[in-house]
Amino acid sequence: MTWLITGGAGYIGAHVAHAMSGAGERVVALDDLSAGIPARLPAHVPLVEGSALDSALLEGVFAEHAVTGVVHLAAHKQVAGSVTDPTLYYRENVGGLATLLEAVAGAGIGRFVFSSSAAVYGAPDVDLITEDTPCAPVNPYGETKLAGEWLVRAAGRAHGIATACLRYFNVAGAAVPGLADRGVFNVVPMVFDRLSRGEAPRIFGADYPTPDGTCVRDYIHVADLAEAHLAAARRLAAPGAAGDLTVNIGRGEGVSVRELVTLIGEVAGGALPAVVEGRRPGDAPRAVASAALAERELGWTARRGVREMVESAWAGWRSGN
Ligand SMILES: O=c1ccn([C@@H]2O[C@H](COP(=O)(O)OP(=O)(O)O[C@H]3O[C@H](CO)[C@@H](O)[C@H](O)[C@H]3O)[C@@H](O)[C@H]2O)c(=O)[nH]1
Repeated sequence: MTWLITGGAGYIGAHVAHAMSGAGERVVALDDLSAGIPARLPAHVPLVEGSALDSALLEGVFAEHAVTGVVHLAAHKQVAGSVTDPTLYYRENVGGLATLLEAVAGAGIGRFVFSSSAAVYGAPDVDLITEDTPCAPVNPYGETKLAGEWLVRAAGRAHGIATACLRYFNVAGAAVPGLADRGVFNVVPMVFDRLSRGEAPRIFGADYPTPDGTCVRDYIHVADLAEAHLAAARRLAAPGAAGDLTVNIGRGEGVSVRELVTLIGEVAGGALPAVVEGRRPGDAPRAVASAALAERELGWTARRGVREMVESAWAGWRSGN
């Protein structure tokens, strides 16, 4: 197998490239470098600079590198951005995916791993979210991931492509500081950012129906997430693999915002007490995965805990700021 990783120079994509190539898989990265950083990639992994929406480029890359499988991560991923610019999200996350799948089918590539999200579920009122929990996204970002899954499965059936859709929960941490997330869009870097400027971390709402009143999430270390991609790729590459697989990628353990902020304070040292602000529109009170299907189907389970995520993210933050 040779795997093309779209978005391969991004935060998650580069971790996937390291995990897969480190395990002996042949990988090629494609990235338009809008957010990707070439230095994140292992030296021996070729980087093609360009868009996953460019059919001519894709055809050339598939032929030149004899690509036999695709791991598709290139996408827009900001919930707020999807609300203000939904047509961009639909055009690139769904329309771009259609272009990519056409090229994949045209080249006779038979394996496809799709980066999906817990955002497909919206805000279900359940203790653990299983893959059978109804999907009801509450923002255009989640809609594009759900439509993307439909498209991936339909194209897989039509063209005989074995597919896996991985529904990531809340991703954090870094395998090594140089691979850290450089964006300030999620709670861990947002709290680091406040602390670095001498400001108190903010908690968006402490009146939710949860044990301490703050939102509960399922945080997953990006290195564990990368290993889940390797497991999915290997499962699809196994002889006789067919059909589609849709799995949650989480730890199955809820952590509240208050618990997380307290832990960040311990790790970062000298943290100011958090200030409670109003609820952020669209936040679900609780989103925790059932991790059972991933263990059963992929033989994969997360190994790293929340403290390791925060410590590694903090090391990454300090190396880049
Ligand atoms: O300064 C902050 C930042 C965030 N939060 C809260 O922290 C929790 C987590 O927020 P965030 O890191 O923004 O993640 P989510 O809103 O849960 O969404 C993330 O996780 C989803 C999957 O679960 C993905 O689909 C999204 O793309 C990704 O942004 C939420 O309750 C926020 O209200 C705070 O209280 N203070």
